[in-house]
Amino acid sequence: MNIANVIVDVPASSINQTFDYLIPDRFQDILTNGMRVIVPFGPRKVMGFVVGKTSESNFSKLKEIHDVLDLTPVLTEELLDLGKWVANDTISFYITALQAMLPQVLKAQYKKEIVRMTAGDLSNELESLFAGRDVITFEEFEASALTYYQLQKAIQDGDISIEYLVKSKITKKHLTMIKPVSELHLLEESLQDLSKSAKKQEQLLKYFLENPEPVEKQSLLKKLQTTSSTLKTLIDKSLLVSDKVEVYRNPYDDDSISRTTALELTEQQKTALTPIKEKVNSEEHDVFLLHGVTGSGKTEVYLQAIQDVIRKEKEAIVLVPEISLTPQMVKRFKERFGSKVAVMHSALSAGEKYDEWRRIQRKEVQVVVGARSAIFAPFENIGIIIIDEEHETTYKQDDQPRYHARDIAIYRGKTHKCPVVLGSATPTLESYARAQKGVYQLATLSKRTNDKAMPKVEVVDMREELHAGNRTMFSRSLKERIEQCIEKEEQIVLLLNRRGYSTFVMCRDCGHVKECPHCDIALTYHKNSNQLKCHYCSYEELMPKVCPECESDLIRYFGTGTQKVEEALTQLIPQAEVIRMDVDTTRRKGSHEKLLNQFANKEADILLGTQMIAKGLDFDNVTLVGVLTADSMLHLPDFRSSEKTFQLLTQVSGRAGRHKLTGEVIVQTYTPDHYSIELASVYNFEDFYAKEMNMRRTFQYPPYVFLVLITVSHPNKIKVAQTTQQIVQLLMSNIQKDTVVLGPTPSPMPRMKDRYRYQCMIKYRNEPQLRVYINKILDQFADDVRKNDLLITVDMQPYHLM
Ligand SMILES: Nc1ncnc2c1ncn2[C@@H]1O[C@H](COP(=O)(O)OP(=O)(O)OP(=O)(O)O)[C@@H](O)[C@H]1O
Ligand SMILES: [Zn+2]
Ligand SMILES: [Zn+2]
Repeated sequence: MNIANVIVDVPASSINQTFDYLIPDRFQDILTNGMRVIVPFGPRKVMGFVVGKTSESNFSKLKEIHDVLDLTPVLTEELLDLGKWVANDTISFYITALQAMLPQVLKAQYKKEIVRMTAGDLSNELESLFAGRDVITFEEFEASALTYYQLQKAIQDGDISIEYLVKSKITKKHLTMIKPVSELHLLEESLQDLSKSAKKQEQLLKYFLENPEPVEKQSLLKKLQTTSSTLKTLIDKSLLVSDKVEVYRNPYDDDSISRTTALELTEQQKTALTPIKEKVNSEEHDVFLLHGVTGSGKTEVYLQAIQDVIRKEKEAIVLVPEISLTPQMVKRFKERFGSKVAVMHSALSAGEKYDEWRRIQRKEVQVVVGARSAIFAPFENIGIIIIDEEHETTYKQDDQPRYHARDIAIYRGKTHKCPVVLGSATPTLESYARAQKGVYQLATLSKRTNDKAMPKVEVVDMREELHAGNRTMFSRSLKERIEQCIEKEEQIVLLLNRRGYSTFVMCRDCGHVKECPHCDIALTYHKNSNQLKCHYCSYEELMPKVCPECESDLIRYFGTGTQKVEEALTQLIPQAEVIRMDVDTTRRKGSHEKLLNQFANKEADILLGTQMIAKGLDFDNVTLVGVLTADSMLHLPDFRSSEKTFQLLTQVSGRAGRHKLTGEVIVQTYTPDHYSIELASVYNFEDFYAKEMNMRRTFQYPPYVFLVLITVSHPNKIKVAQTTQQIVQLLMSNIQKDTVVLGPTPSPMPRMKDRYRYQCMIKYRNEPQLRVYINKILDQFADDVRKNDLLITVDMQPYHLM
């Protein structure tokens, strides 16, 4: 087995082909599947992953592996297999799928150093290589006569350690710990031996007689006001021991977190938890959809299911959407499971992410709470996978590999024979339909744990406000309620429901929105051409001068920023203290958490923000939730716009009255009778589901069909249009009768960074060979892609239809 199959980091090369390399003798003993290697590729040296070993190759004159980057594999066999599946399922490069599973640090530029961990105990060869130093470069080792095997052994014995320096930033931290020799009476005896002049040494030894625990060197020196050389004398006399230990940057201060224990469950929680626990204990795979209204105690169900998993010495993955949910969720998991919890999300620094990942890899934790990519946590004995707020679109990755974390969860759940729990107050239609069919097990929590009714929702018709002469963006009712709240020192959450790039056109008099006659999708306004276009089927018409329904000339396109709202708000209600939370105010690391803490500490009356404030937050003093423009999401050029509106309204309403105080919600809208607004205001998920499923059936959208979005981009508009047309034709000649190809049509974002963008969409029910056709088509354009700057992206089951 002296040949390695390597997947190289050259995504442009033929899709999932491995390359064969000779394994030099010095790597024979250590090279394992899942390790990263450096290999020659053409004139360059590139990184790659070893995915197999063989003794024969179809190629002669193989090149040798140049270097091995890991001493233990960074990817398990399971993850290597999973990567293959992801690549195939999402039509991505295998290498890209593998890299998606690793923290950034392991993909970046690196430099290695060897660090000495103990004072004695090195082999003679190593001793002479270090020559009295603490750190040597990896190149020095390679130039020496030492073998990799010797190196690895020394690492395993804890004598040395390898540090990866990333762009000259150290990713690991070592602390020197000082501890007494094990027999303390020896210390006592040696106190008498010390010469009178050795006062400082005596002080040190006395300290350890009282505090025998290891202590970090610098803090010890500081505490005792003594010097390194005094310490060294005692170490040289073998009375004290100095050890280097690797410490992790801990983004959360575990010591300051108070611990909680399991709560007495409500009857509904018990009923939901029991079958999940059964699967955990019988080690069987199943998927549960936990449909629980906001504040119904879903998190407590997760926590207690995980308790069982930990008891069985297995591991748990908990996914939470980026990032707003993270601080409060993480806190609840840390409070329950303490240092057994690792956290992975985008607000951590690269070094912190790497540290958390290492804790998982070394099995030092049993629970990971993280965003989408945490689904690839290198656990090997998973007992449960939980996806909280399963309806969130952040679980779908927008770049290659365009995977959905739910699909990965279910795939890994099958491999590990463990249950997968999808939780939400507003499940996706896809998941709920599967639960209806019995593919998933449905568990329902219909009541809040405090037994309080859901907050009452008042829907305000903004057309009437306009007719009554109120031209501001705050209805009279909302203004009044905000003022009352501030008076009572209660708090308010205000949601400006604004999303995205496109604008829809609406009549401010009658609320009429122009939709595509063929697609049931709001038309998008294009300023340059003064046209309205459908981004599904390319229907277009001129922007009307008056409303086609009521002939009012107040027909306008929509879109307002949070900053503008904040200004208007403080003008209208000058006494209001406002915290604004949007992409601008939360860009800096930790700012998100800081703003939420300020609000929790009642430093402001109003939390004003975009979508990011709608979910998961749990503040006891919030009694009023206001939604400024419930419509803006309703008219996105997206077949999910009604679903998203329903979800958002339900989620944000759930922020009010979660504890002792009773809550209230005011929803402002120009279309008060739209079913998603009407049904969200009475918390009627079942009717919404039925109604929306009907629409989906009529217009043939998921879950009735599957979608594929193919987007083509290039600086030349004609080339883009032609290529997309060719793709459509190629698809048409291959597909089944009931499969539909829509387009070519300009993308909702028709031009981006000087590139024109066209798209086509496939709607299919059963198309077993579809991936094969698509790959063939991609192959046909491969030359054009490589040489002529053409870009073709394929998104299977797309979420963002841009
Ligand atoms: N069995 C219980 N007894 C008492 N309190 C509980 C119980 N279960 C949960 N709670 C409390 O009820 C509140 C709401 O629970 P939790 O946040 O878990 O609900 P949720 O369903 O996850 O809500 P959301 O979907 O709105 O985030 C929390 O403060 C939680 O501590
Ligand atoms: Zn009108
Ligand atoms: Zn259309």
